[in-house]
Amino acid sequence: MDRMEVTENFAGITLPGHLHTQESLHAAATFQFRDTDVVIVTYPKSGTTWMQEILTLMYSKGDGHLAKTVPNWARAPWLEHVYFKDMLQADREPRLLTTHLPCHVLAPALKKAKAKVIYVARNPKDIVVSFYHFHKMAKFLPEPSSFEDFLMQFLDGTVQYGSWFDHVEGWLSQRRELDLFYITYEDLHRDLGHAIEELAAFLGCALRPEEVSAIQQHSSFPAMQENTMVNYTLVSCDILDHSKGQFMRKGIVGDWRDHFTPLQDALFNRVYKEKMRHSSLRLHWPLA
Ligand SMILES: Nc1ncnc2c1ncn2[C@@H]1O[C@H](COP(=O)(O)OS(=O)(=O)O)[C@@H](OP(=O)(O)O)[C@H]1O
Repeated sequence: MDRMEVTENFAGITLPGHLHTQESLHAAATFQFRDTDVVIVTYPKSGTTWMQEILTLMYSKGDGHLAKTVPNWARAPWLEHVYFKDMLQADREPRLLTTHLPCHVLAPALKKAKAKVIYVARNPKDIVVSFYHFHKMAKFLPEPSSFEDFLMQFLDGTVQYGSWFDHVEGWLSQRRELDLFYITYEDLHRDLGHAIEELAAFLGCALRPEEVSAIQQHSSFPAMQENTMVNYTLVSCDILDHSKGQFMRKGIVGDWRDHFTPLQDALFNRVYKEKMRHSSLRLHWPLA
């Protein structure tokens, strides 16, 4: 089957029409959060699935049963997707929810409750690489012509889901207004055990050392790559063409070094410096 070309324009960004409708997006923007909700917020390819897995395991105290029997999209459904409407009203508490939407869309609804927000950021150079490879396999995204073209679109903010710069800045600008915990993909890589302990403290979820170890083990890249409930191999080939790549692709920090030319790197650094000149973002990655 060819590419699904339909897109939805919403709040200044373009989103894949296969996953979103105006109705589903409006429902997300006006969602009634509960005080007990935990919302994972990411720009695509920042470590969303990893955080879904870690939080699932945290609330099961390291027991892998739920993570190995229920798909991630049912355990932590996306607020804005058309498919998960029924799952969003799940009775369980806390509800784990996921979103890629920008802050200006969700903050008004979030501020009406005391829901906790976990924002996962990643080095945008590695995001471009991961997103580019994902575009090759995801039939609901435009086929990228070349890495160079894709990189330019990313820097311009004309890729689907909008500008990374606006996403990260928008959410971080609301840090004090929301109950927001900021963590990076690189933090998870550097010391997963410590990251789990920090997340557990933020969520008020007491964990014993052996539970932290079990969470670490079940959410390691090799374990998640094997777990069909999280590696997206359950999704049919007309949506994700598994012959073109794997969702759990490499799972490393710094893969951009194998993709960027020196010129592309210099351009990226220039654009980053300009767009982030007023940013309070704590950098956890060497950009150069
Ligand atoms: N456990 C673990 N360890 C290390 N890396 C991991 C892990 N789980 C997912 N990943 C990597 O995260 C990338 C996918 O990001 P997302 O889950 O945010 O994608 S999505 O937005 O939900 O489509 C994608 O990155 P790349 O490998 O660089 O493409 C995944 O491989």
